[in-house]
Amino acid sequence: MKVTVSRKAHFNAAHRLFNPKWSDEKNKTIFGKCSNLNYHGHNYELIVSVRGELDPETGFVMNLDDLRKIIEVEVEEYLDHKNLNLDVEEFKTLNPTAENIVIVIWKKIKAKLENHLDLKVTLYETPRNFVEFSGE
Ligand SMILES: Nc1nc2c(c(=O)[nH]1)N=C([C@H](O)[C@H](O)COP(=O)(O)OP(=O)(O)OP(=O)(O)O)CN2
Repeated sequence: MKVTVSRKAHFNAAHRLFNPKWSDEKNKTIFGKCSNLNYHGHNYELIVSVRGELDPETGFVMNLDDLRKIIEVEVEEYLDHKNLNLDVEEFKTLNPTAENIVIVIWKKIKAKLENHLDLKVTLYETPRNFVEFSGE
């Protein structure tokens, strides 16, 4: 039997959505106010869900305190209070859409989990806009 355990987290970050191959005008047409030249910020919320068999000795899928520490290093220390376009290596060449951000977060957390565990990350960019990634 598999069980899913989850932990919530959050970070604040600034970004600008744009495609460097396009003019500022075209970026404004496609990305609207999200393409503001001087950036804008979001209070990102995330739910990190790990699914797997229970360890018969602990009754845990994984220790949620270990998951807390992974999120602290891989997400909060890496992204909190950053300008995603300027400060975060991946987004120097990748548009920091919610879709691309959730994939970057998923890869960083997945690399720290035991191989047999499945991972899903849900990222809220606003209280009503959210994306999910499970590695498929
Ligand atoms: N597929 C995507 N579409 C959009 C993305 C994205 O990452 N992927 N991003 C944006 C904007 O960056 C941002 O999400 C929009 O923010 P905001 O204008 O504040 O959104 P709302 O007006 O809808 O605010 P609510 O509070 O959610 O009503 C746009 N599109």
